[in-house]
Amino acid sequence: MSDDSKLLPHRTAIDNIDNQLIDLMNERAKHARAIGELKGTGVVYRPEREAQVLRRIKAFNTGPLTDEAVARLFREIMSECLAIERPLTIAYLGPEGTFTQLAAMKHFGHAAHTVPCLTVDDSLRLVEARQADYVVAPVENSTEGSVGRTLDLLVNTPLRVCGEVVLRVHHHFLRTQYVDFADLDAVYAHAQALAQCQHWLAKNLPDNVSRVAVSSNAEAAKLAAQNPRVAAIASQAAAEIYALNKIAANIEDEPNNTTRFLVLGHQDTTPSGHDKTSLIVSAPNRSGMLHHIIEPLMQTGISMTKFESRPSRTNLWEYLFFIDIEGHFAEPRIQAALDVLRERAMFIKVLGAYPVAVL
Ligand SMILES: C=C(O[C@@H]1C=C(C(=O)O)C=C[C@H]1O)C(=O)O
Repeated sequence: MSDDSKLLPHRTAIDNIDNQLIDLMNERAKHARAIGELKGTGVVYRPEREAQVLRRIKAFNTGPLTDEAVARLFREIMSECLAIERPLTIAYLGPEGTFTQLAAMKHFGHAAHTVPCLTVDDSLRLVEARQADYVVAPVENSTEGSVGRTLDLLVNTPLRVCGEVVLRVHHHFLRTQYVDFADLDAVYAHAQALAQCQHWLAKNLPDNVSRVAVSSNAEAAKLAAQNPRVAAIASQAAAEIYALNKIAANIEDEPNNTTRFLVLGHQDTTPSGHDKTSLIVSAPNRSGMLHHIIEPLMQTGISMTKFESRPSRTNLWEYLFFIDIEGHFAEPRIQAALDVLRERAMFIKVLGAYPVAVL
């Protein structure tokens, strides 16, 4: 028996299974369409249900495919099921190839339409003006901390947070030519990426090469593609889109460099069973104030997953606390804690509750 003829029975089995998979996926799509019709003009995308589907599938999986692999596959199946009704439009900080676009596709799947915007401000505005359905915005990085501009925008936006995306971020050193530092004038990147790679840059970059912060890493890649004397720090996706050579790979200082993004839209999300609530609390910068604010959360045993303070841009010596807690604001224990907090704080804004990232 030749090697190829030994493969034949397996290939025949795979062809049969693929046919069944197509029939079953279409059967699934018909149910999703029926649900879409029942929703009528209401919101079709339901983040809590999608998170439950992905969690159930991971728990059901017995391998050999990994739980992450089946979740990724079902992420795409759900994305296509939703798109036969109407593909979602997602605003993001462009141009094409930014980590924000990768985060948008990780969260919504590839059937969603992603719309590049010049700034994070513009991406929120597009959804506020109902010209896009959702926006994905970077909020914090494991190496560099919070993205200040996004936090500032959260204070005033009427949009509701309805999801989070966690993305491992690998940076690459890219150029048009396949030489490292000869004839190099500058390296362009987003300020966060320059900071996330500062040790690598200090060790490898000649002193005469300037570091220039631009609006995004993909913008840096776009500029480097037009100028052989410029290098960029950007993603694999940007390297491919702008046809740049990878001079050095994975140059981030922290091997676990991860960015967290928020998803915002016009809807509130119902509890999924494993949720977070994000809020902003404002208080004067007085001694004991921090304890006063945190106490109602601690007393009810609510865990905080983020606590970040930022000076208020409007009132001197007033601080804004950006707090993420475990649980959904609809739960009675969280409502009780928020009621106490409302009495103590000058201002409190619940940004939304959403499923903890599954992918
Ligand atoms: C089918 C539904 O609509 C959408 C599609 C889903 C799916 O394909 O499983 C899940 C949630 C919604 O985003 C639903 O709400 O159940």
